[in-house]
Amino acid sequence: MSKETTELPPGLAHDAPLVEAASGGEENDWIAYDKVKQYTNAFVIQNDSKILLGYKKRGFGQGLWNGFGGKVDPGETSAQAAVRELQEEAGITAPLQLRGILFFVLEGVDTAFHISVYSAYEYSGTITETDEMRPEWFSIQDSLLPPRNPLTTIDHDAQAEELPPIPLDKMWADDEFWMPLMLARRYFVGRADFGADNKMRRWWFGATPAS
Ligand SMILES: Nc1nc2c([nH]c(=O)n2[C@H]2C[C@H](O)[C@@H](COP(=O)(O)OP(=O)(O)OP(=O)(O)O)O2)c(=O)[nH]1
Repeated sequence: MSKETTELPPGLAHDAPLVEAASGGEENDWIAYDKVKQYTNAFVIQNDSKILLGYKKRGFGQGLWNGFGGKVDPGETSAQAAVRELQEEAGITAPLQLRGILFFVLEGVDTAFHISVYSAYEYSGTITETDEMRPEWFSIQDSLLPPRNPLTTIDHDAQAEELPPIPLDKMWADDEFWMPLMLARRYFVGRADFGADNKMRRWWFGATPAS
């Protein structure tokens, strides 16, 4: 029986019980923070078989693969920021929907990151490399997808199978915990605290029950 909880780590809120999906790290307290900055992160997924990621060429998270996103500007909603950042960083427009919230605290940094995660299953425009991101498609490995009903016919995307799998070892360490929840289209929330060595110190991820 999965564990349902309404008690979430500080910084997270949700109005219904969530099922714990992953938790771990040291038992000590969550790291304290003073301020919270709003960010977005957006993913384009096709046929449940491939996902568009961008290689971060500069700045925070340089050298890692990620969705497309950045800071929410003053006067902007996070949904508007997500659409703008996807356009600025990948050159495309997509009907993004909110899929989850991530909260990160870094040891020695007094501003916490609140990230609204969006995804879309279609897009328009031409995927374009920018100064900040190099976009590429990756195939979604079965291990990240919910178990399939063997009686359902799968619309295999032969082209996606030729792509490299999602490079979790070259992404933020927390991504492996919530990526399967996003791919299963479950609403998720999660928090991860990172030490000064950039390793995850404590984490908790939860989601709406699997349907
Ligand atoms: N997947 C993932 N993304 C993360 C983590 N931590 C973290 O900040 N991000 C995302 C949120 C943002 O999409 C991105 C950081 O934004 P950015 O580096 O582009 O922001 P920026 O300050 O340059 O802002 P901007 O100029 O693009 O507006 O990284 C994490 O642990 N996992």
